[in-house]
Amino acid sequence: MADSAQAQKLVYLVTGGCGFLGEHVVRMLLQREPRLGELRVFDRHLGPWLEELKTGPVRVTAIQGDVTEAHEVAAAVAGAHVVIHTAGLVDVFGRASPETIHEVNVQGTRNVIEACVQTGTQFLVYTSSMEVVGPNTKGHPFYRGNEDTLYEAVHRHPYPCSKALAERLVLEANGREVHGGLPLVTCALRPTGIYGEGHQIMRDFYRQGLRLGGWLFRAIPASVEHGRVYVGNVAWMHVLAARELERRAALMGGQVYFCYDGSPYKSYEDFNMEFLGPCGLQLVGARPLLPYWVLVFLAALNALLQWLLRPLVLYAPLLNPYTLAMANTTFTVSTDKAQRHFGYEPLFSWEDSRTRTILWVQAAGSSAQ
Ligand SMILES: NC(=O)c1ccc[n+]([C@@H]2O[C@H](COP(=O)([O-])OP(=O)(O)OC[C@H]3O[C@@H](n4cnc5c(N)ncnc54)[C@H](O)[C@@H]3O)[C@@H](O)[C@H]2O)c1
Ligand SMILES: CC(C)CCC[C@@H](C)[C@H]1CC[C@H]2[C@@H]3[C@H](O)C=C4C[C@@H](O)CC[C@]4(C)[C@H]3CC[C@]12C
Repeated sequence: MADSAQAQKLVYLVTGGCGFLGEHVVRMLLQREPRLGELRVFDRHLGPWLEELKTGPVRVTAIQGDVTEAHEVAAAVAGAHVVIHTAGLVDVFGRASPETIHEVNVQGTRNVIEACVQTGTQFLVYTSSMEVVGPNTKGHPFYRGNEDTLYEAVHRHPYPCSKALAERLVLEANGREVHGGLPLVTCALRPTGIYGEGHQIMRDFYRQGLRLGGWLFRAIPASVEHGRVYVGNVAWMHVLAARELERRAALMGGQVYFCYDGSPYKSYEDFNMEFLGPCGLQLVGARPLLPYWVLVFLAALNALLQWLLRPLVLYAPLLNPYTLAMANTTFTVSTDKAQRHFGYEPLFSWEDSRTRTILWVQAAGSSAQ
């Protein structure tokens, strides 16, 4: 990726390229990265939609593989100029064991870093998460904070623990010498709650509302702000960060960036209603219908049932003590660090993001997508 070789075509690898965010990153690279020569899409489960991309001008290589298998990762990374590592096990519902979450998110990330070092790949963008910071176990609010805001990050849940460890590995790897003698340049992007086309939890809330005759019932006070960011803007931020890592290595290397855009600050439920409302659902209650202690009790009951039933069946409802704490703790970001460091501006306005999401919810809610 030398300056003298501006016209050089680059090989990109996207791990987790068939996931919710990964698919948007893949499509964004194809649309917006002029130097793209080959795009490798690495995932445990390859999506059928990849086939249609193979007919375009850029070579698209689908690689079925597992990030926990070091040799599979090394084979995929070999010869790539840039790696966008977005593969991860996103589980805050107790579907997977803590060991599996650690294996995929931490060991998987270690394998990606080691593959870069061994094969001489110099640029690595990691998809981290807001949860690396919080909300913490004490329920402290993080109100429109930025990357430098002091906050007591205390993790107990396996998912945020794994993301925090993996992010640290990525940042500490910045500057390591890769095969060929050049330094590895890394950065981590921290999305808040991502929404948009492909967001399965949004679709599940929509279907639940339809089952309840068009009603959803407020559980969380409207005053609790929950950070959200549109998937197209998160994808764009990844593409830009990957592109600029070489030119601005000294500034960006080893840095973290929250993902942000013009999405409004609202509670988790009020934000969802921005899309579910136009799809015909109504949120009942200006205040939570149940006292908070009842929710705490129900969440604890769900956790107990999950534990008791585990030998027989997987019981993993949306409500548990961790998800309740997440939804009930203010956590929003306000920053311009990505703009200052690598010229990021959201590609999609709030109006665009909203319209695109509504259209997707309408289509997905009524089909078996
Ligand atoms: N969804 C959000 O709100 C959100 C917010 C912040 C950060 N993130 C992070 O963004 C990334 C993508 O999340 P997402 O919401 O698109 O999740 P997702 O589950 O839709 O996508 C993850 C992808 O990784 C793949 N994957 C999982 N385990 C793998 C393995 N062992 N080997 C290879 N591929 C594997 C999955 O098959 C899937 O395609 C994750 O790293 C997640 O931690 C997501
Ligand atoms: C009405 C509530 C009690 C219902 C519970 C909502 C719960 C399922 C929601 C609330 C907050 C959501 C998380 C949040 O948007 C941010 C992330 C970060 C990311 O790294 C993974 C996804 C996750 C955890 C969202 C999952 C769903 C949550 C917990």
